Parts: sequence; C-alpha cells; structure tokens
Amino acid sequence: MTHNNEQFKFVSKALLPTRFGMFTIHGFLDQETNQEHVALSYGHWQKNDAVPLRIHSECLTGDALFSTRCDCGFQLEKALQNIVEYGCGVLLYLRQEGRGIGLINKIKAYQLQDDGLDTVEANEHLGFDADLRNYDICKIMLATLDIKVVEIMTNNPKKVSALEAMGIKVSARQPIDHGVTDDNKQYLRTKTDKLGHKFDLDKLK
Ligand SMILES: Nc1nc2c(ncn2[C@@H]2O[C@H](COP(=O)(O)OP(=O)(O)OP(=O)(O)O)[C@@H](O)[C@H]2O)c(=O)[nH]1
Ligand SMILES: [Zn+2]
Repeated sequence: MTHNNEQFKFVSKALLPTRFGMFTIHGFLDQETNQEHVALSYGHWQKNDAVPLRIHSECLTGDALFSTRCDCGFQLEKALQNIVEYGCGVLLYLRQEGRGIGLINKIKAYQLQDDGLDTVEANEHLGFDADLRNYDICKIMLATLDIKVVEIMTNNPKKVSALEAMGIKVSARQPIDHGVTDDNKQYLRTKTDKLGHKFDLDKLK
C-alpha cells in the first residue's frame, strides 16, 4: 500500500550493509523542497509492536567529519548499535542540517559561538529562530515502514510531541546522552537551559 501524499513520496529501497549490521535504506523525496531523506530499517516487527526509533537531524560536521562540537556523531553510532542489539528498529535520517538553517549558516553560527554567543543567540543573531525543524515527513516514513508504536531514542521532547501529533504512539523515551565531550558540554547545557532538552546535568559537570 502506498502512503505518499502531494508533498512526500517513497521512491526506492535497497540493502545497506553497515559496520553494525545489514540495514535496508529507504529513500524519500520532499517534492516541495527537493530534499532527499532516508530511513534505515533493521529486522522485522509485527503490527502494533513498539519499534525502537531514532529521528536524527543531519549534522555533516558531527555525523561524517568527526566533530566533537556537538554530540550528533556519537548519537548516530549509538542509535544504530542499539537497534542492532535490540534486534530491530529504524533510524530516520532527516536533512535538517543546522536545525534547519543549512550548513553554511551553521558555520556562521559556529563563528559567532567562537566569539562568545551561545547556540540559540547565534541563530537569532543571524535572523533565524532557534530551531526551524519540522517532522512532517516522518508520518509517511513510518506509515511506509508499517510502524504505529515507537520507543524513541532522544533527549528532545519536541520529537515526542511531533510524533504524537501525527498519531504515532510513543510508548517510551530512551535518553541518548553518551556523547559528552569537553568541546560540547557548554552547547549541551544551553540546549538543556533554552531548548527544553532533557539532559542529566550531572553528566555536564
Ligand atoms: N543552528 C545550529 N545547529 C546546530 C548547532 N549544533 C548542532 N546543530 C544541529 O542540530 C541538529 C541536531 O540537533 P540536536 O539539538 O543536537 O539534537 P536533537 O535532534 O534536537 O535531539 P536529540 O534527539 O536528543 O539528539 C543537527 O541538525 C545539527 O546540525 C549549532 O550550534 N547551531
Ligand atoms: Zn551535530
């Protein structure tokens, strides 16, 4: 059954062997922006099973270039490991670089942070809201993967409310907080203070 709508469509899928195990990669297109998003699925589930889920926002610097300015690369790796250990699950990789402002603007925001602004102030200084992401495409992605109930790996309550608003049941939220480094402690503190992230402050001392 197809779940496409006017804006979002599923296009194609293929096997994706990884360092962690054999995933399937599913390609989706946002026809309004021409952005390409992917879902990585692992294993099998029954209708109404609570499926482990990570919604991951693109971070080229953290995911691919080993940056320790943020925790993204660590979270990406940990989420794929958790899914394989559990036996099934899904990672939705959304092309929302820089919380939606794009890579070049994120670099501009980093420069402002080098000069003393925090991550929220830097966005605002550039004329953007602190977080421009929306999660609408997840509805088509999860429907295509036949998922109705999830256990989400996140510290971000906005992801939980976005899923609930699209009719997905979130049976549990697992924190994903093992990527703390001296380089990103202040950034994670700001997200906890200003962006509503749930983070164990003891880990940021
Ligand atoms: N604008 C901006 N974006 C950033 C900055 N640091 C990381 N990002 C982006 O933030 C996004 C990751 O979001 P996070 O806030 O770390 O995490 P989250 O996705 O909200 O929540 P978790 O599920 O708990 O990881 C990625 O798109 C990164 O590129 C920054 O200083 N400024
Ligand atoms: Zn990052």
